[in-house]
Amino acid sequence: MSRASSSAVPTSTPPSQSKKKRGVVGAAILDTRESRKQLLAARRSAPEALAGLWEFPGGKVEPGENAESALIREVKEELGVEIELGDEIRSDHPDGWLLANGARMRVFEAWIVAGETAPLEDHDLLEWTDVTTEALYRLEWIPADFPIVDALLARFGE
Ligand SMILES: Nc1nc2c([nH]c(=O)n2[C@H]2C[C@H](O)[C@@H](COP(=O)(O)OP(=O)(O)OP(=O)(O)O)O2)c(=O)[nH]1
Repeated sequence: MSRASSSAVPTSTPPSQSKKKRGVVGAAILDTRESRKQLLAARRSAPEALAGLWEFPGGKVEPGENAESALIREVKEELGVEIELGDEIRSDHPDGWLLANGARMRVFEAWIVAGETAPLEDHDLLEWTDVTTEALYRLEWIPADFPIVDALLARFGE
């Protein structure tokens, strides 16, 4: 009786699986380091599926960047301001909050240290919003952002 040959073991992961999703970073921009009563929400203008929804300004971490430098760069590009970062708003996963496409987003507290905000890229409206359930839930956030909004309310809300 011949022994069945063992089935072939794949030696490499298919490209679709080996390509690690780029991390996303978002800024919870608060009015000041001391008061933390207001949050700067940004309304997306693109892509079509996300246009009109509110989010934390930010974007994808580029190769060679760390999360913090990527976030400072993204906010400068999108809003035209320099920010300083505070604590991370942590999820229960080290790579951050789960987004709809399976990527994860790390979110940091931030404050503006120079410049005036303007919706330069990716947004058509910026709004300072009270950090209260009533005010934050009035905005239609990207669905994946609601747990982050809740974490902010638990941290800074009334
Ligand atoms: N910036 C940001 N992105 C979010 C949030 N919530 C959420 O699901 N996302 C998703 C939307 C996008 O699929 C992805 C971030 O992509 P992006 O389009 O902002 O990144 P980017 O500026 O680097 O753009 P690009 O390189 O793709 O052109 O994460 C959020 O609060 N802020």
